[in-house]
Amino acid sequence: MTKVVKFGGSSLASAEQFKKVKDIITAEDSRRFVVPSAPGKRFSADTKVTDMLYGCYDLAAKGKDFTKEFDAIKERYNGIISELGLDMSLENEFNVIKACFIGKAGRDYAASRGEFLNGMVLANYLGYNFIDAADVIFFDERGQFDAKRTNKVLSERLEGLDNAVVPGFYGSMPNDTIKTFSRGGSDITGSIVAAAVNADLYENWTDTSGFLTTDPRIVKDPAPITTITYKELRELSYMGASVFHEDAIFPVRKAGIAINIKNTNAPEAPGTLIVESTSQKPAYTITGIAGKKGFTVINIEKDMMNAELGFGRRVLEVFEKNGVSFEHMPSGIDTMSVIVTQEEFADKEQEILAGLHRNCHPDMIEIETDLALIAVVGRAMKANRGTAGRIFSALAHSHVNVKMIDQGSSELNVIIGVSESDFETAVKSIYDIFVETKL
Ligand SMILES: Nc1ncnc2c1ncn2[C@@H]1O[C@H](COP(=O)(O)OP(=O)(O)O)[C@@H](O)[C@H]1O
Ligand SMILES: N[C@@H](CC(=O)OP(=O)(O)O)C(=O)O
Repeated sequence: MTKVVKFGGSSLASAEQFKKVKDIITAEDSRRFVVPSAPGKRFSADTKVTDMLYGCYDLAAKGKDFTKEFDAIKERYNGIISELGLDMSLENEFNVIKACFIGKAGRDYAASRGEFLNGMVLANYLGYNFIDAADVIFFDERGQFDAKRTNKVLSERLEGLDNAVVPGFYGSMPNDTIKTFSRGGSDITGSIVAAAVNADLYENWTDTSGFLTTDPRIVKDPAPITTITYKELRELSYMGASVFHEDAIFPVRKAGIAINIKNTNAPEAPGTLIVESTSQKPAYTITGIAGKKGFTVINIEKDMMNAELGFGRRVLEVFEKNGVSFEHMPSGIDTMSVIVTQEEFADKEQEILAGLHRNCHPDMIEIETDLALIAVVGRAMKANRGTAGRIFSALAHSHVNVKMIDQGSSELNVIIGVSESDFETAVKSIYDIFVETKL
């Protein structure tokens, strides 16, 4: 039996957390391959080491002094090393990193050092082999993850080893520079390692007892989800359930490896099992609710739009040419709405509007900002009549105005757009009707 165990930043934020991690790993011989994140927050107002590194890099890139900020990072690691009583020093690594910051080795290099250093500390503490992710995780020239090369090199490298610590979040480019995945990307590394060693299970250890029905920062103590399918999880994590990176299911899914999300602070709790399919009925009509703020809707109106061949294509072409991807595109007969992230759209707003006028000659274009999207996800929704009705009556009772609705044809999810100011109320009221009231 082989398990790959990934520990998030919250699980490795302090020496106290390291001790819990060691207890978990040594409790089972199967926990042979370990993927750590950088030290995360020890308390809610704390700063993650990854963010401290970004801060240092920004100062270094402007040619400003970053000694104080860098010393604070050194202190995080030195504190953990001394409290654990380890016989090791990271002084050499700190000097190399500092020199590379001044030499401007790149923002991704800077961010990746959090996992690199934490991996060294954890390997020393566990007595495990340390493998630098730069030697085994690869990206191609376009910066896309190179699954084929990675899988070959990584599986060969790990094959003869009893154990190893492989830091999460980064790998290397063909020119040997460091590249990271997007934020939260250690989950992806864990999944890649699990696929490479053909693990029996990928355990992802965090600070909640599994994947919860909704964000615990919005609803207090939401019910945990016992079993969830890859598809449901992807919808929820893409839509903001940050506990598991939305791209991390792909490597394990291909290899048919289940994922178990577990709590480092409550290891006895069963957590959430993520599987391809299950006959297990979810506890409620819905499996989960997730959501994100920061969207913009571009409403386009044109008489007889429905009869104009290629209109939709011409609209989307404008977004594509400006490098802005669209999230959703609900449409009426003579209207079409394109929903994009505010962040991406803001930089290209004028170019896109001009492009739409030129390419599509609309009667009217209207822009609405500060929209939040909420995804209500569940494999049981298809078989239950009136799910949408219940969602909308819950929202109406809470005086939330629904601005947009989009239901995928698979009936696995309903996406609802509301004003950002209504976001938390909307999530709470949907949670209440399905989970508290069990309607
Ligand atoms: N549906 C959800 N279930 C569990 N946690 C969630 C959910 N949605 C958002 N979260 C947040 O995700 C956090 C865990 O993710 P993260 O901070 O990245 O953990 P880690 O440091 O272990 O990688 C939780 O503490 C919680 O605040
Ligand atoms: N440390 C990186 C990568 C990561 O996955 O972290 P965590 O497991 O703490 O979410 C980040 O903060 O984005």
